[in-house]
Amino acid sequence: MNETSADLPNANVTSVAAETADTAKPANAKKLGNLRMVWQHASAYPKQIMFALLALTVAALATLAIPAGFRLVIDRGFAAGGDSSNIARWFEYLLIIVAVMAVATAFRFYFVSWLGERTVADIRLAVNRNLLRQSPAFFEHNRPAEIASRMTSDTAVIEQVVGTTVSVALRNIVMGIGGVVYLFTLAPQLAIGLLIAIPVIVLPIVLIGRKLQSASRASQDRIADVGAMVSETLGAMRIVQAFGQELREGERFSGSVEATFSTAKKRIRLRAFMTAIVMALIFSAITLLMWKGAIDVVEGRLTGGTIAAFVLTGGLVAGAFGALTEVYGDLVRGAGASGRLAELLAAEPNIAPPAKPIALPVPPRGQLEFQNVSFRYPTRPEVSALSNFNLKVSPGETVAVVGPSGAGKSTLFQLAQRFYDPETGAIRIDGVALTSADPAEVRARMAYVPQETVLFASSARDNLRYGNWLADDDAIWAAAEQANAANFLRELPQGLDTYLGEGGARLSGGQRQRIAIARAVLRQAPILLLDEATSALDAESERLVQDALDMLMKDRTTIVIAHRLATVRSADRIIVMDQGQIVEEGDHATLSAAGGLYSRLASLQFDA
Ligand SMILES: Nc1ncnc2c1ncn2[C@@H]1O[C@H](COP(=O)(O)OP(=O)(O)OP(=O)(O)O)[C@@H](O)[C@H]1O
Repeated sequence: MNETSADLPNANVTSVAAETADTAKPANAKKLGNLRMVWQHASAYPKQIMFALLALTVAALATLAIPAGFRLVIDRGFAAGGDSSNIARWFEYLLIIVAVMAVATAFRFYFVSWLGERTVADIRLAVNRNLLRQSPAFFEHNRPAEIASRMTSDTAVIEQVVGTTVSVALRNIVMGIGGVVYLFTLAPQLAIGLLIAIPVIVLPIVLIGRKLQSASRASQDRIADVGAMVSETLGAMRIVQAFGQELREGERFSGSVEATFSTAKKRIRLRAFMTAIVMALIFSAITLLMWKGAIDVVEGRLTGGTIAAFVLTGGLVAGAFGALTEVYGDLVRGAGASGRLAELLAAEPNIAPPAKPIALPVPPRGQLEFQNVSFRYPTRPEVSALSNFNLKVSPGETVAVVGPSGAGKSTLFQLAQRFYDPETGAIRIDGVALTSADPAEVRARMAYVPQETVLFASSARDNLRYGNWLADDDAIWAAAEQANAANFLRELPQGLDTYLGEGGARLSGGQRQRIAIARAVLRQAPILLLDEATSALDAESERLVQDALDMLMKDRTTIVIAHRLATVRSADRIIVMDQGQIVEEGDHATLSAAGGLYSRLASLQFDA
């Protein structure tokens, strides 16, 4: 009955919450409307839907024809007596039905599963396309880990709905109705008896089945607790032993294991009980029917073949009704999953190009201006990240930004790249307000070198040309040369094709920074946003990085969040920020002598 739920442990676990949330609301029926999104994607494949429906109907009818075949085999084959060629004819007939059923079932399985997988693939693609348009603020409200789980477990639930539930429903409706009609043609009185018996059998099974399902979930949750505890304790083994907490950890673990066992005991008790009930009900019903049927046969009202066909069909019909009772729950679960994905699909980015973007001047000058900018992060409205901030950076100028943690330095970069819009004031690039320009064009004018280089699990080449995907190998090598990265890149086992590992794990800190610099070189942007790394490098690596940065900053407008003495010394101007405002401004010598915030910060940060 429950064809795929056993194959989808993860989907089941995550959908528990979803289901309880769904069932908490009375509007389940309305919620089924959420499946519209799934239908919109599935209906793009009418040919496959047609084939699936055709195969499904043929398979269901062929399944029903098998009892009819048995009836003929018994009544005309065996009972007609003697002639073996006569028997063969009816068995051949039965084999043909079996073949049709097998082929049609295979086709049904193929097309229905194909539809399920294709629909889910399309939904994943559409969701991902929409996610890539969203600004960072979106991901502060919707945690990436949660989105990832929606992309996997919710889509798995939908895959089950399209690939299984709908097909189970249609197949069993066809079989149920066809079967009941056939039962009445075989033996109307027995058929009425069976129709009364089916709910009596199915109802307790459904009720106990529900209890069993929630017991299984509880069991799974306990198992997850055990897993979480093991990984927590083993991951912190040094702390556990250093504080002498082995005994207590052992007790805590045994408590969790025992809780798992007693939950499992409840489940298996229920299961044992259910097995007894199910067997007793089913076999008593069959026995009673056979009893009544046997009397009918003896008294000449029915043939032996009819009884055989009746019992077989009765089994199919009962199975069909049983399967249908699960369909609704699966649909509600699917609707919940679909609703959550539909939210991701419908999200509109809050940073979008204006209807008629103003083109940035060509050739670029590289001027950047913050005018009266005030800004608070949407998730932290109580803190002013920038307040009435004014800064004009001229083409080619290098401005070093220093300030205590939380002063708003990184926020400058976030706003310059238009990941957020300021509440008041304006930011202009070459005189054009960012809100009037196309964000893609704005970002193309900037190269950003973050404090922690983000490398992708991909080749060295792909990681480098992230700065400019069209760059050829010559350009990549030239950029690597300029970023002091060429030497170590040449020594990689497969050169630019070398896989850099998950997050670039195979490179040292200094090498990663130089890759980030090479990327910025390839970008050929007039404005450089540089967040200097704070992590200490050895002297040789430090010098290579510094030389590469000096080259990069030449001829570019640069705003650098400075952590190195060399950087502040060579900057044209230093601005000192505190609480979202500029509190001091000048060059290193003047600011050091002034004895303000800068001189305090400098003596802490730089003189070491
Ligand atoms: N994504 C965010 N969501 C909410 N608040 C944020 C976010 N990023 C920064 N803030 C807050 O905005 C203020 C300015 O932060 P910002 O990161 O610009 O400071 P910073 O000077 O770069 O600090 P650091 O040197 O520690 O990186 C801080 O109060 C910070 O807590």
